[in-house]
Amino acid sequence: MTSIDVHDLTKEYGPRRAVDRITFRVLPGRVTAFLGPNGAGKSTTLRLLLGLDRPTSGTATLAGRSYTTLPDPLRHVGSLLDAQAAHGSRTGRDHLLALAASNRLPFRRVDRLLEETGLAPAARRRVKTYSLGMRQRLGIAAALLGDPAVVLLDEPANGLDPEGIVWIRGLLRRLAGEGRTVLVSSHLMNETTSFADHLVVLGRGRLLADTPLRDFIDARVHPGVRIRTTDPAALKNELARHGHHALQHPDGHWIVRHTRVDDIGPLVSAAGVPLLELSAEEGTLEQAYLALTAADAEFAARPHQEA
Ligand SMILES: Nc1ncnc2c1ncn2[C@@H]1O[C@H](COP(=O)(O)OP(=O)(O)OP(=O)(O)O)[C@@H](O)[C@H]1O
Repeated sequence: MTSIDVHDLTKEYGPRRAVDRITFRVLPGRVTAFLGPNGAGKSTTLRLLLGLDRPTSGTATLAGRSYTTLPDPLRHVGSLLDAQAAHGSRTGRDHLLALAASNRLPFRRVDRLLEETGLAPAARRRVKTYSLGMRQRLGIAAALLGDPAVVLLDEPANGLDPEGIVWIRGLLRRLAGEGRTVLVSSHLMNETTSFADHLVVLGRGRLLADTPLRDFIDARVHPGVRIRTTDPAALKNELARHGHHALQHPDGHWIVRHTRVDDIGPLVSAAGVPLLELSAEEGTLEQAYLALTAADAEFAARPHQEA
């Protein structure tokens, strides 16, 4: 089984502990999002996994082996860490051809990946003329060149246009559907909700969560019911009679926490409260993530203080 295993992993840079005794496993067949505030240790962990840096202690293995001991590593592990890494004076196609040649991969994969990443029309242009989004697509093409079972991508949606964002979402889902092990770091919470099955969250180098996406949200944000009415007094009275408390949102709607539409709907309609809207308010990943990481953010913005 091609899992990613991180065990008791620590990386120190001088006195700074970038990664602090973390242990987690990334399983095949699902997309695992790798989250955490700036400086949490995500890129360091990915670099340790890819043998680009040495751990101070602990292990980071892919399919039970360290990256540097894999024969033909691109056939096993595809990664995108830095979209700027490609040689600017080469064409996109030549960049991929050079990678294919040095890793003994079939050249036919190059044109296939250029098509798949939408780069075929720009394949013969020099990389230095590429936009950030195009470089990102080239980096993803390079990551998938060896048809790897394990895919590690650091912020793959960075610089992509709206069509590109939809594309990467579908790509990640497909890679997981094919049984690959997919680990993707991201700062875009809405996006992450659309592709991730599972989350691994770091904060200041420590493991804060390793859990299915849905469980992560449900454990931190209580769902509720959102209501708009033309008669707030009648709404509040009726809810209070049944032990519910409605809170008014600044934009005028009301929120009743810890309950469901199926419970509130019959109450308010039986009482004849005029309704403009009655809908479920699910917790979002962003709310849950901010609740977890607020205390851990190394660079959290301080609230503005009036002089
Ligand atoms: N080569 C290095 N030398 C010294 N310190 C480093 C080095 N690389 C990373 N660090 C430090 O290690 C910590 C973790 O950094 P890392 O880049 O892994 O975080 P990250 O979670 O990827 O952040 P971001 O979301 O901003 O990319 C930070 O405090 C960073 O300054």
